[in-house]
Amino acid sequence: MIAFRNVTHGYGDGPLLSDVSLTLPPGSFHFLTGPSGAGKSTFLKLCYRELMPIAGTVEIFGQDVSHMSRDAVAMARRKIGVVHQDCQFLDHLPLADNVALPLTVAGREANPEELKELLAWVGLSGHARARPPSLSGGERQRAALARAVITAPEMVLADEPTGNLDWDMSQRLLTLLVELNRMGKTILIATHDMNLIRTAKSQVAARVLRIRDRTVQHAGADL
Ligand SMILES: Nc1ncnc2c1ncn2[C@@H]1O[C@H](COP(=O)(O)OP(=O)(O)OP(=O)(O)O)[C@@H](O)[C@H]1O
Repeated sequence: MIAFRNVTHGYGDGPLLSDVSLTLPPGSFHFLTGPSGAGKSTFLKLCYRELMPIAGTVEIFGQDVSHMSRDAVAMARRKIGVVHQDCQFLDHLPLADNVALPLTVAGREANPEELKELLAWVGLSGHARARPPSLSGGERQRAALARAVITAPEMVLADEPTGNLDWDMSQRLLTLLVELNRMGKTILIATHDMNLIRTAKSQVAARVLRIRDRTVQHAGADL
């Protein structure tokens, strides 16, 4: 589904990630960990072609990102739902409209029943008309997850989705991501939270990628 071959990326001061080769197969569940500033967000951005490799090849759904037409990029992005670190919303719009936004911008209309079901799935049925500023951190993260999956993507990338959440809320969010994986979606979560990783490993066959020495490797059992 996503394949990195000898990928290098950096922002000017030498490479941040160097010679990264790995694959994320369809239906897999991966965590990406590493110290702050190691390049976790950068790796995620390479996965959804927000960034392009300086050297090497990134393939998304079998296509080399360096040779994709604008239409092909749009199509590939529709198959990838992203939960961003800062989960921004349009504050003047009700939550339900915010969640439906990826469909709206694609010129499609949300099916009201499906939208209702999606909000219920993330536990936000009672907040459909609420404005984003009135939501708690955990509610915002769950809304961001609902927004990321409204287009029925094949893959979900989440950047520190539990960063500011308490343990109960982190587990709740993890449960939703595990459910998505059981439905067949490929999941990649960047996180510092080792407890979250340990908890996930008891629920799902999660693998851990670690950024170390500018490259991304599979971590062993020494978490
Ligand atoms: N657009 C950019 N221009 C220049 N430098 C950047 C840019 N984006 C990221 N960086 C730098 O690249 C490094 C890696 O950033 P990145 O956000 O990928 O790390 P991270 O592992 O996700 O960090 P954190 O865990 O703190 O979120 C940091 O030093 C950051 O300042």
